[in-house]
Amino acid sequence: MSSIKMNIQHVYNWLPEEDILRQGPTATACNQALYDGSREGSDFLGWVKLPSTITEDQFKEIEDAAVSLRSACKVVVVVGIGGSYLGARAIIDALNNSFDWLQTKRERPVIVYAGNSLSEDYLYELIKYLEDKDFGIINISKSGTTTEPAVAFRLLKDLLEEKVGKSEARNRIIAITDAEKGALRTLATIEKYKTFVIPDDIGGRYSVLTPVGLLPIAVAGFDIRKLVHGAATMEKNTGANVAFEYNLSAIYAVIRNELYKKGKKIEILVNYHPKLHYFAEWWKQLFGESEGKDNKGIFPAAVDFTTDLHSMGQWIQEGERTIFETVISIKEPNYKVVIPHDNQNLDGLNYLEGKRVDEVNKMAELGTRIAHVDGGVPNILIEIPKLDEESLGQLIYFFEKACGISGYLLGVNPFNQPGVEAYKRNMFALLEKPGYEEETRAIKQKLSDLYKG
Ligand SMILES: O=P(O)(O)OC[C@H]1O[C@H](O)[C@H](O)[C@@H](O)[C@@H]1O
Repeated sequence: MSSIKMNIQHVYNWLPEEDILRQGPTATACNQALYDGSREGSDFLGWVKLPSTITEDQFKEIEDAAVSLRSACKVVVVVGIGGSYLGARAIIDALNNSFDWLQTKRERPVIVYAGNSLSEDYLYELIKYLEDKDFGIINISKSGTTTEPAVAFRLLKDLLEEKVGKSEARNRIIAITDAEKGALRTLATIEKYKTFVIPDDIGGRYSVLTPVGLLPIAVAGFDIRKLVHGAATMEKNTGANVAFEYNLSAIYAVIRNELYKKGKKIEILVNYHPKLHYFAEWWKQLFGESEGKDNKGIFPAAVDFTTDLHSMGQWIQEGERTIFETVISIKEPNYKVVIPHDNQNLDGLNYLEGKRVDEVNKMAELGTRIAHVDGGVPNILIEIPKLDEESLGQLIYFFEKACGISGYLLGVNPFNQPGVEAYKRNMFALLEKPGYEEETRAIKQKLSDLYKG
């Protein structure tokens, strides 16, 4: 099986190789801390050895649940937000047909998502769409108390029970949550839903290889064993015992931290296949929540090329020089499309006749890389052999491990997200949630001071 590759030659103008190598021992110590739990966040290291420790029974239980949901449903709604949805969506979108929801002869349900916003129109339109569909729900929340998925689930549960009755609804709802805590656990126990547990020691953004990601991915019809196998390969290749020069995650972690120290405050994750859009969304949460704290951290951004070359390309080429790019390149597309001859050649494209579209895409990729490097943007290239389960599994673990090491190199706890609570507190205070009386009084005072006069 081929492995992902990383080309870092286009960072050397900013960061000489010896500067990278000098950080090797520090990065290896950070990696070691992920195994011995000697640094902050040691309660959340369950993801480190997860790929190599998933058992046959665990695979089987997920696959069986997927088969039964698939057989009962034409549509499955994945309810969740942040780490409880982005991993599944990243992999399903990357592997699915780009027009999946338009396919009529289907063997697999359409997957749709809910609980990832508070948009009333979205929920209205979803409910209308589902009214005449055989649908089921995978409800995912680690804490079991997050507002967005809870609101969506309440509505969808009502709809499903109204359509098929309480007893059949029970067969079509699966809950993935904490083993004991939270409102979703209580609800699942009372309603007797099939459940899967999110381990205590795995945070949401590191949970894609638990049932959180694996169940929706299996329901969508993809091979979770290959996905986990890819991740396990990367687990082995990035172990604390692997020398720094060969440890891609450690090298990537060092490069981004050293570039950050040199004023490169924004990292742009680039893809040349729009199917990877949600992979970038997953990556943004992984790095954004892990590193953005203590007034520090690279801002993780993402673009889809060549699409965004026609919108953001100008900024990247000539805007403030505080950015670097990490490109995910797919070596071999899954299908072949050749550019045809045209007798009139009015579009002037006959010079491309007989070439695959991917050859044009690859030249756009190479041309852009050279232009951006010339324009002062360091470039890291990550190449995956194909867009398949194995490669995506490698990529997931590559970034997870890099993120853990990178957070420790930066000197933050990469496994908490205390800042996310600030908006929730204000929202609860404004909504006058019981228990928030003091906060309600304070925020009302603040608002009246702000808008006085
Ligand atoms: O799975 P849940 O507990 O519902 O959390 C879902 C998401 O929301 C939170 O506010 C956190 O910022 C995320 O890290 C988390 O992934």
